[in-house]
Amino acid sequence: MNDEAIIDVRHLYKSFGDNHVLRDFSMTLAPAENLAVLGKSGSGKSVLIKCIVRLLPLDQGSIEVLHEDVGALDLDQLDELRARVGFLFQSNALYDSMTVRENLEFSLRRHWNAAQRKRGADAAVLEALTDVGLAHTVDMTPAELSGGMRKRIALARTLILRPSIILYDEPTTGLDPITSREISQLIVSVQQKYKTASIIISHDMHCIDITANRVIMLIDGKSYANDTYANLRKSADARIQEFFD
Ligand SMILES: Nc1ncnc2c1ncn2[C@@H]1O[C@H](COP(=O)(O)OP(=O)(O)OP(=O)(O)O)[C@@H](O)[C@H]1O
Repeated sequence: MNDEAIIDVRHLYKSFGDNHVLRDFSMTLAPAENLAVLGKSGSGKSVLIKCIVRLLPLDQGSIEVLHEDVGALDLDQLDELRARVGFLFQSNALYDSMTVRENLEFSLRRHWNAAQRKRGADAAVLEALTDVGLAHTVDMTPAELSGGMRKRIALARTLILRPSIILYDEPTTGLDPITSREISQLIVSVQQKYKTASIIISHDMHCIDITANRVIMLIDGKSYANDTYANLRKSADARIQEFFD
């Protein structure tokens, strides 16, 4: 195992019946690194991040997250680990019937006890909203906000738990180019302020260019290429160039 890595995926296999999605996939994530995983639709990007937080069981191989063997944890240990790994869903998964404040407090309710919440919830909500530039929306509901704002609120709800790792599932899908760029820049600010490590799964090349320190190309269930965006862009390999065309 790689001692430095805070995520270490080794020889991962995952199939659904005859659909062999991940076939000997390996990758590592270093502390404070933004890693993009790029792949075509259906290549297995979401399956990979679900295996990382054990929302899906793996068939073969091993995954260590924050130096814990994910497959060996009991449910309480898994819950503790998941509190340290923020997950930004493509759908945002916000509750429209609750205000922005309540959405963020809901996140705290699962992981902070009553005394901690009494002492620190208001300040934590405000700081997380300030980080995403939306402190003024605290008493609004997500339904009143634009797509880009909802994405920021979802990120604030992840940030409030101060995760060591954030998994971003297609963070710019469905957003216009200007809003996509703002979200990409926000991902970089979060990395810089909190020194979080992130996996960003995407096929938005602009987002990857802005956010990623390194890119893994997931092709045929494997890590086909692993390099910086700039180097991949210069590659003569036709399967890599396809993504830039
Ligand atoms: N729970 C599941 N049961 C059966 N098949 C699944 C399940 N989850 C994913 N798959 C299959 O695994 C393959 C990879 O899906 P995945 O969602 O990881 O793709 P993706 O790379 O994230 O695609 P997209 O960019 O479109 O989101 C697809 O063929 C999908 O149908």
